[in-house]
Amino acid sequence: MLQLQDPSLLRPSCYLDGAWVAADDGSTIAVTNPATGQTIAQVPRCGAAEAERAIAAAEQALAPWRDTTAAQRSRILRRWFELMLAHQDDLAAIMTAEQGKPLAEARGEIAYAASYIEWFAEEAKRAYGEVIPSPAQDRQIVVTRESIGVCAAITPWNFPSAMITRKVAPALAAGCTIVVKPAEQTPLSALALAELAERAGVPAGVLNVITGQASAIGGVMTASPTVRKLSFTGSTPVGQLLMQQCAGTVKKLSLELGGNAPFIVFDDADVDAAVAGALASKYRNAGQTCVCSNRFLVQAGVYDRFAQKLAEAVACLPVGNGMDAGVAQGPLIDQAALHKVEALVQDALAHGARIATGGARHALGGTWYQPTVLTHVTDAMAVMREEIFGPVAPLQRFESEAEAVRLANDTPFGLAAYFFTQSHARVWRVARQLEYGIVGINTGAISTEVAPFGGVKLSGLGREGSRHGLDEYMTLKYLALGGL
Ligand SMILES: NC(=O)c1ccc[n+]([C@@H]2O[C@H](COP(=O)([O-])OP(=O)(O)OC[C@H]3O[C@@H](n4cnc5c(N)ncnc54)[C@H](O)[C@@H]3O)[C@@H](O)[C@H]2O)c1
Ligand SMILES: O=C[C@H](O)CS(=O)(=O)O
Repeated sequence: MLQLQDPSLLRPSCYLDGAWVAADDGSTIAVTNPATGQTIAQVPRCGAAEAERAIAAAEQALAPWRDTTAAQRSRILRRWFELMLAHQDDLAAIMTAEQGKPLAEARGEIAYAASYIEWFAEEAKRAYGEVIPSPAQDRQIVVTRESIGVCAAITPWNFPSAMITRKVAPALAAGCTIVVKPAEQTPLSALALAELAERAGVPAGVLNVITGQASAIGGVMTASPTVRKLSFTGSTPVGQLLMQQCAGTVKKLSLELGGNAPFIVFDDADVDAAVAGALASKYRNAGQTCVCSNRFLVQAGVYDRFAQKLAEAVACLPVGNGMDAGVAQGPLIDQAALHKVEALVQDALAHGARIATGGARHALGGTWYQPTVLTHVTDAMAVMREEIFGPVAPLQRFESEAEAVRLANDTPFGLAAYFFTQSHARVWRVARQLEYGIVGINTGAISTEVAPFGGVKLSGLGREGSRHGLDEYMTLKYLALGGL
């Protein structure tokens, strides 16, 4: 059983219109611990009817919330932020139990998730408009930024808290109301956030969290004319489906989708820094993040040295139950994820790749996979074309900078890319050519609330975080004041 300092944070109910409710038919979905297979809780298996009511509640709550002052919304968001930090240990324990990531990473995600609330508590007060010099003496031109209205959010299992607050915080800061559907694998983190939002003073109906039948709930969200904005984080195929479903009501969309991040190491790189960057960008969350390095392009002059140093470091990563102290890598989310990673490694080996370390299921069994480094990889292998979403680093050798840029851009995705070099000229030359929304240069750590997070091409639309993140939940109104 999950041991919490505040057991009331474990909410096995949906949060609709300020009430904690079950599904209409009483049905539930089991939430299981990926490390043990044990059921942690049962959450409501809601469907279309409950989704309709959640949207109606958000619509009812919109005008009073939109009409609060930015300062009032800011104060409530600030309280929510403070409550998250006050309950960081419990929120992290809930996350590790339902998602599997090591407790230290979970604590880090709670702080990261809370930072979005803190950031937008401040940004709420800076939703400035404009007065534009008029072309006519009898006219004033004013532009205001206004809440877009009722929003919907659908989020993934890999960052069960940060992907929620990265949407809810700007929405509430902008004066919107929102209905959130978390991933079926990790709903408890979202429900705990709703509990704390209620304690912070977020009024009934402003934030609603509904768990259950994804396609039924998503179908209502995307078809509803009341919902003016959909923010989705998840796989590209689902993002494309939701985009199609939103066309009938022309919703504003934010899509944070899949990735295939290149990690380029040039001959003039600091190899130790590149190895540290590789560990940070590849093995976080057992490789289950959208911005994980997915394919390593290493210049011929440093290939062997980088491969050896990386393999030595990866072989030392402690693997185990995320609840245990010192564990750096937990289990994958489920058996399907394990089978996908295993198949990609076996395909690479069948086409000539070699194992520098790892390369098989872990002795712990379950859904653990050994932290892995593959060498002699070519871009003909599936592991270089598909999002691995596991702790596997495939290394491909290249000769020239032009070849590296061509290989790096040879993907329909465009979320994150990384490269290591000590040449300032090469920094600007390569950064300009990479077709990605985010480029890490001499670092593997890119996640922060102050910067615009998002991709191009099949990695999505829009940006989350930064001062740009508020615009995703606002619309511009142009006032032409004549007869002056
Ligand atoms: N770009 C980013 O910021 C980012 C962040 C995290 C994850 N991701 C991507 O998400 C993927 C892994 O996450 P996942 O497995 O949860 O993705 P997923 O697309 O399977 O699920 C994401 C969410 O969509 C819901 N969903 C699935 N089918 C749906 C439907 N037909 N209608 C409505 N909702 C539906 C799921 O219940 C879940 O809540 C990876 O591709 C990863 O790259 C991207
Ligand atoms: O999985 C992708 C998330 O966006 C992770 S993070 O924001 O880069 O931490």
